[in-house]
Amino acid sequence: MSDVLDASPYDALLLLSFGGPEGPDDVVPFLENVTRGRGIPKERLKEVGQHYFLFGGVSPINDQNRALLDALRKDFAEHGLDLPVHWGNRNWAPYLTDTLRDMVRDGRRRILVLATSAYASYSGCRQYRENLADALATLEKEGLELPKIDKLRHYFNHPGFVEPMVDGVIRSLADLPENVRDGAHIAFCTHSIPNAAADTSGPVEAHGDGGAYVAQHLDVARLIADAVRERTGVDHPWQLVYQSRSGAPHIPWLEPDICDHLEERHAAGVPAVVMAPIGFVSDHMEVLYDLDTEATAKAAELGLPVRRSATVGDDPRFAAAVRELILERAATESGRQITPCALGALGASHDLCPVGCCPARAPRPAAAGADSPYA
Ligand SMILES: CC1=C(CCC(=O)O)c2cc3nc(cc4[nH]c(cc5[nH]c(cc1n2)c(C)c5CCC(=O)O)c(CCC(=O)O)c4C)C(CCC(=O)O)=C3C
Ligand SMILES: [Fe+2]
Repeated sequence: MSDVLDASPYDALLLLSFGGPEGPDDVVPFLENVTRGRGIPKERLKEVGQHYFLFGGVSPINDQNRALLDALRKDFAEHGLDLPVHWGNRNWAPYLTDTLRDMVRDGRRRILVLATSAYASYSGCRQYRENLADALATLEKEGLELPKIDKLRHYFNHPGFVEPMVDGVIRSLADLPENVRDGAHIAFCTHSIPNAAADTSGPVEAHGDGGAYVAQHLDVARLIADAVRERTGVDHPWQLVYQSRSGAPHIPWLEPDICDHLEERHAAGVPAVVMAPIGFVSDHMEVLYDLDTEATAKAAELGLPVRRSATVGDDPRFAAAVRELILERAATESGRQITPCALGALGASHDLCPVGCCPARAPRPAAAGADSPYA
């Protein structure tokens, strides 16, 4: 038996995620939820709807979050961490507002949030904080006593997030035919976002081209490439590339796109590619469609052998990392000195998003940050 772990002042963990449709009838209302007020062209929406219909109208993301909840509860129980774990989504049931209402009625007063997004960006950070503010505003109108909510720091460079992906890339390399394996190129993939959103991602003073979003992904890519070289003895060339672009064509988004990149690398004589989706926490639709379906078809057309490596999903090392992040934050909130755990060149991310971090196009209230209107 290990010692009993103490997460106080926190009395609950809230897993906050994107949500996804669970059947054909859910697809259109889900897409309406995702794109409300976001200016996505109608054509793009029709196309994305087809991606979901190709898989029976079911996104795997909800089951992946259920598996992560199980992994977290198992890890906490094994380590004597007595902290209830709840789950709410931005775009589909269980909706964040409903979960938060249940939590408050169950007496939760100090809630720590784990978002299923490891990096800084409007979509992956501030938008979730806006969702929390919206949910709190609804509960306030209902006359409920509001809990205090904090959000765990970005965990892109935590070993429990990076190491499972190193294993995944090594497995994918091993799965390639031997005659192309050592020459294989690694394409580290993440969600494209508008250049303007990337440039302003992260704290204001850290802004440079690509902002914290690109810098954090480059740090993870370098960590994985270095670990792969150490373990295989082969120095694989790599590049950070993008996928899942939406928005109007005249607005610049991060490039190159994975499909263009495969074409370009093939033309340059690269014999094989491993696509490593480091931007995502689980193998949800952006991975299943954009990489496993579309990019894999492009590679087949080129005659280029490709493999797609695993995301962390419910890896026990990731669950353990979440426990460590909770205990770190609990210590900090209790006024104890701790050294936060992080790999790479950037160091541990801030606990509290500073004012103006990852700004929205139109400013809205956001909870769990220095500019939160809530306590
Ligand atoms: C950075 C980022 C992440 C990674 C971080 C994180 O995980 O949070 C992410 C994840 C996800 N994105 C997802 C789905 C969608 N994203 C869309 C649209 C957009 N994503 C954006 C960014 C991101 N998205 C952006 C800038 C837009 C444009 C509209 C806007 O400015 O808001 C659209 C609309 C159609 C389209 O245009 O593609 C859909 C359906 C799903 C669920 C998958 C499933 O169902 O399995 C997940 C996990
Ligand atoms: Fe997205």
